[in-house]
Amino acid sequence: MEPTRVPPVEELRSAPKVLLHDHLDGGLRPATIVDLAAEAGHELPTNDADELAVWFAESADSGSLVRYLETFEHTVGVMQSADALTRVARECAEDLAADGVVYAEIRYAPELHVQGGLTLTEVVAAVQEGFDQGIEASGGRIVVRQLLTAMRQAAPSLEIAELAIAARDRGVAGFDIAGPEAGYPPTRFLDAFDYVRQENGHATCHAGEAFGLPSIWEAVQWCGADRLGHGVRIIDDIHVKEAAGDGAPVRAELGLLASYIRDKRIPLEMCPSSNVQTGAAESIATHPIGLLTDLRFRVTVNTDNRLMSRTSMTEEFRLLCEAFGWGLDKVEWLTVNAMKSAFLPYDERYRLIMETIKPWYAERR
Ligand SMILES: O=c1[nH]cnc2c1ncn2[C@H]1C[C@H](O)[C@@H](CO)O1
Ligand SMILES: [Zn+2]
Repeated sequence: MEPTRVPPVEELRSAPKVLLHDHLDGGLRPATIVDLAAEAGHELPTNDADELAVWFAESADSGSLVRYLETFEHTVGVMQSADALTRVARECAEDLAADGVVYAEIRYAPELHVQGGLTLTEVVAAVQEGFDQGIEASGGRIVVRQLLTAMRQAAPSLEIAELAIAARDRGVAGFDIAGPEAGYPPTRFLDAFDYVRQENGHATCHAGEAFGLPSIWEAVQWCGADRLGHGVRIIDDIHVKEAAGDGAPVRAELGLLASYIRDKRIPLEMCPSSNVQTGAAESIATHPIGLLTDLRFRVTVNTDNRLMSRTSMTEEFRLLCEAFGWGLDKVEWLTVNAMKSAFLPYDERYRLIMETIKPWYAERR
């Protein structure tokens, strides 16, 4: 068998990619933070954009989700006006389009952006204005939707779920919970997940990142989450019997929860670089995404926080292709997986797969 060709980075950049898990407040341009902080009178660790980029990456490289989350003080702190939110959202859409992303769901917690007097509804509108501008500036090469996140350690999760449903015609595709996972199990937010589902809405849930199987089980079996944010710890329910080798597939025994998730094709929003920073995985080369892909779970590749991880979709795929010897065929599989898992109506997902994604990869085969 010929060895797989690891795609050059420029090819990975031009490849159509789909991003389901990316935080608006985790993807600001460092220079924009410096500008916005000066306008808002927010004190930063440094006012030099290059030094600030290093500060975020090094501080987030903590081995702990809780300490990783502390760095958001300096992004959320400068996103408290409509103009700031619009600018950040516009640049987000532009940066993703330039990276070859054709569809993105961008999440953030509206409740964190009301310190300057905006209402929750005004926050959502300001972000949407920025996405609309960014999409236009990118010549319509990208489709973007919002996901509204409720913070686990705060109270108003039902209010955020109601906001997500109320704004479904104004660019919002779904609901999520984020923040520290240990001590805040998904069932604390059951009323919010129930509400979203009863309104025929969509929800994802950060689970299986800093806490293990019970969190994933609650997210899926109690809260009915359509997708899992990270979900890496599902690995705890999988026992490898024989590693893959010489063309033979991996042999593994799946527990009941892992089987359920694979059988039901529940998408895993995997974020390799972020997991290495928070200690959820030891390295890219040993990241469970390799095994889960071999076992054909519905795996997707994501950035989580481009600023804190100094990454992009191109970079995540470059790291994975190098670590696992993956070629464009795997990039296509993971991209189609993601597009199938999007919170977009079926006909729109189908069109993006058939008209934008598949033709590009077919041309290079
Ligand atoms: O990976 C994560 N796990 C849990 N919470 C996270 C992660 N990345 C970002 N957040 C938090 C910090 C942000 O302020 C919030 C909303 O985007 O979500
Ligand atoms: Zn996340």
